[in-house]
Order: sequence, then structure tokens, then C-alpha cells
Amino acid sequence: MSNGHELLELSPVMPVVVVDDAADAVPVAKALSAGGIRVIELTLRTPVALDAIERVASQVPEAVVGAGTVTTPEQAKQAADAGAKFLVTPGCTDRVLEAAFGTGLPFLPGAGTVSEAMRLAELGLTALKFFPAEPSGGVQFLKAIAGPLPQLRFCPTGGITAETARSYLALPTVGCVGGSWLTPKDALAAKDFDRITALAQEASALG
Ligand SMILES: O=C(O)C(=O)C[C@H](O)[C@H](O)COP(=O)(O)O
Repeated sequence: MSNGHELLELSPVMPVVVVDDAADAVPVAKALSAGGIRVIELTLRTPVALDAIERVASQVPEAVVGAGTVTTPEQAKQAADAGAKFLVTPGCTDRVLEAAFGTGLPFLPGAGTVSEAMRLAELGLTALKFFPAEPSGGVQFLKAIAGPLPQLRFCPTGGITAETARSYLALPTVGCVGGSWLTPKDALAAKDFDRITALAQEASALG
């Protein structure tokens, strides 16, 4: 995987994962892989996130681990140093973009408006995260912008569920959808990794 477009093709669903305990990262990545989902976006929302990325990168070779919620230039570099194979940002600033380019990693920059998407396309970035998908217009928004901007492809994320994923995946401009539903908080708290595998199996069948 060498660019954002290839990243969009790895799986129909990009699991967006928040871990509070770094020790959960490896079993979660293994549980997702067992269910057929070999990509995992670990969000930099908790203090253990970089440790979690490092563990998955070194201990779960079958998984492609990336860093989500990259909101500062420092985080882009730290994630790359921890072994992240890709980066995802919720939105973009000049400094975050520069740092993401600087890592040399594939990345999905976040856009929520037409102008944001056009600005990223000007920079050669045509594989984007559409965030926050549901509040920003969801499937209807993506259908509408496919007319003027057919070269863009998206990973819509934010408010998508197992039930609504299919309508996004039916769009030609959608490569995959992002979502947290594969790793529910209560399943993580109970260390119910079998449930995560079952949810991953359902999600991989969407592809
Ligand atoms: O952390 C980030 O970088 C984000 O962009 C936010 C996540 O994409 C959403 O939190 C997805 O979560 P759900 O809406 O629960 O599926």
C-alpha cells in the first residue's frame, strides 16, 4: 500500500478504534483480522495510543495499523515513529498536511466541505476522509459532489452504522467507510474479543 487510494481498497470498513488500555490493542487487531478486517485505525485520542500502535505494528504482522485523529504535526511524526503504516486526519491545516507529507506515509486527509475537498485535490490528494459524514450531508452530499468532482474518492466516517454502511458503499466514489461500531466500548471493557470478530465478519461481508 503506497497511497491513499490503495488504503481505501484494503477493506470495506476501516475500524476506528479507541483503546484505553494498550494491552487491548494486540487482541483487538487479532480479533479484527480473524473476522477478515486486516486494517485498523488506532486513534490518537488516548495517552496509550502510540504504545498501542507500536504493539500492533510489531506483534500483529497480518494487520495494517494506522493512526487516526492526527490533529497536530507532532502527532504525525510520532505516529510514523511508532510504526503506523498510514495516517488519518479529521480535518486539515497547512502544518498537519506538511507533516503528513513529511512522513512519506499514505494518508487520508479529512474534508467536510466542497472547498476543503478542492483544496486537497489541488495538492494532489484525491483519496479523502469525508468527516463528519452523517452531520455533513452523508450519502446525498457525496452523490451531489460526484458531479463536479468525480476524481475524488472517499472514506466517509462519522455516524455510520452497520445498517447505513451499505448505502455509502454503493456509491462509486466511496472506497470504504470508517466506523467505531466494530469495537464497541462495552465489548472492549469486557474484553469480549469474540464479539469483535463477529462484528468484523459482518463488516467484511459488505465488501
Ligand atoms: O477521531 C477521529 O479522527 C475522527 O475523525 C472521529 C471518528 O472518525 C469518529 O469518531 C468515528 O466514530 P463513529 O462516528 O462512532 O463511527
